[in-house]
Amino acid sequence: MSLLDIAPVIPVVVIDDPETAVPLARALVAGGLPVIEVTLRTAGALEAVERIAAEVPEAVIGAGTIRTGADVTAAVAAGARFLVSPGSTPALLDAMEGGGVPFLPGVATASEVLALAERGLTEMKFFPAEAAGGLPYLKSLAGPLADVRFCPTGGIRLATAPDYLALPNVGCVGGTWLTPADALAEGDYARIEKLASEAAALR
Ligand SMILES: O=C(O)C(=O)C[C@H](O)[C@H](O)COP(=O)(O)O
Repeated sequence: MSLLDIAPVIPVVVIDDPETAVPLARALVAGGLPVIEVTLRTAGALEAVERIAAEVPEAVIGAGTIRTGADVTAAVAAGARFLVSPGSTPALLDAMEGGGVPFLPGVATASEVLALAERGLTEMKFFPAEAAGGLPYLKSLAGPLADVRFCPTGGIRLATAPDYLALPNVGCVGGTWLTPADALAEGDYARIEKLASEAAALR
């Protein structure tokens, strides 16, 4: 099954303390969102991926903020089952293609979509979704590029997610709203599970 079809929302998670990774992942899975993207933006991110991969087998754990070939290697070694990048360059695409796991390369323009389609790729992250044109932009792409599907991410929240999910070229959306920093700091996993279950009910 495609990454885009497992759940309506991919939580994008910034983990500072790897100790929080496992309970956080369990809360998201319990709420109905098994596909989880841990951004490689923090020192503890790779350890967080490793722990979730080892201890929460029900989660489909992936790594985001993939920017280099070294990131690909490190993320896959840590146990990432998919990769997400904020944008795409030929070198990064080569590296992700060599990673051996599914990946969602970031795009924000029709030319970038075409460059990926030339490589046979038809599933991508649309980033930064709201800032790059949001719903009207994605609707416009659906005309000439109807065979490409997106996971829009960037500025999307619970209230705006349904309009994105209603588009024929959107498989799922990504966002950080499921894991607020204060809930993580307080260890309020019940709140995270509730946010996840609201999002899981969107489809
Ligand atoms: O680091 C990355 O490569 C990313 O994944 C960027 C995230 O997709 C956005 O930061 C989403 O954040 P929100 O707009 O708060 O939902």
